[in-house]
Amino acid sequence: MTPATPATPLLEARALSFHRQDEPVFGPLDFRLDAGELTLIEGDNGSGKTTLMRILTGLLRPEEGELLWRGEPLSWDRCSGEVVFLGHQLGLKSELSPRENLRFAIGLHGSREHSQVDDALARVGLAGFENEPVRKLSAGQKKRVALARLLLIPAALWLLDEPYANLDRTGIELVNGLLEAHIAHGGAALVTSHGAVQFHGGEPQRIRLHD
Ligand SMILES: Nc1ncnc2c1ncn2[C@@H]1O[C@H](COP(=O)(O)OP(=O)(O)OP(=O)(O)O)[C@@H](O)[C@H]1O
Repeated sequence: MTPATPATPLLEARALSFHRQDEPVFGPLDFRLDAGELTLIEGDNGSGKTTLMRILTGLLRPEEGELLWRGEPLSWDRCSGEVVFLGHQLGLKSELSPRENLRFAIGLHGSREHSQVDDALARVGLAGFENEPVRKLSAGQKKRVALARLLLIPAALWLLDEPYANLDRTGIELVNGLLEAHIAHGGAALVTSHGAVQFHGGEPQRIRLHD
């Protein structure tokens, strides 16, 4: 795999656009994301944030434009081991516990060196809930289980669709802390939000989608 250089962004979109029934959802969009950068995709309900995420994760095909991963056409095969996606569907098995769900995720995607499931659960505020079936957790607690995956799975790029949804104030700070640490260690993140995000780790790049 070609290593990213300062001249080669991790992810690049060129004139990317998407339509539904001939109506434009968004675009044309141009952006680039380098290692150590955060980009916020902002826009009202229905402006196309999730659609863009679905394109980036290979669930939808863009109709026009180009997406490049490390300078070459993006394909999920090429980048799947380097990307973690957190969407509206959290991808948790409700009959399993947080500990079991995270072990399952590690089995699929591998784990970072020195990362421990129970440490990750404690970090997201779920110490004491390790063995509870996920179906018994609140919406915010489920979201925290999904966020713990970010601490465990190695990835250069985090794609986070509305990571703040269902979280209380400490949960929002938790997401910002995870993002700040990821960026500080040379990771990159693309984050959607329909609200104003206060990020304390430096001014992020912002892409505004319009209705
Ligand atoms: N499965 C679908 N079939 C048809 N149209 C859809 C589908 N999913 C989304 N849309 C339409 O595409 C547009 C963009 O939706 P999208 O979910 O990407 O917006 P969003 O910015 O993520 O919204 P929100 O902030 O409410 O999550 C909307 O007009 C929506 O009605």
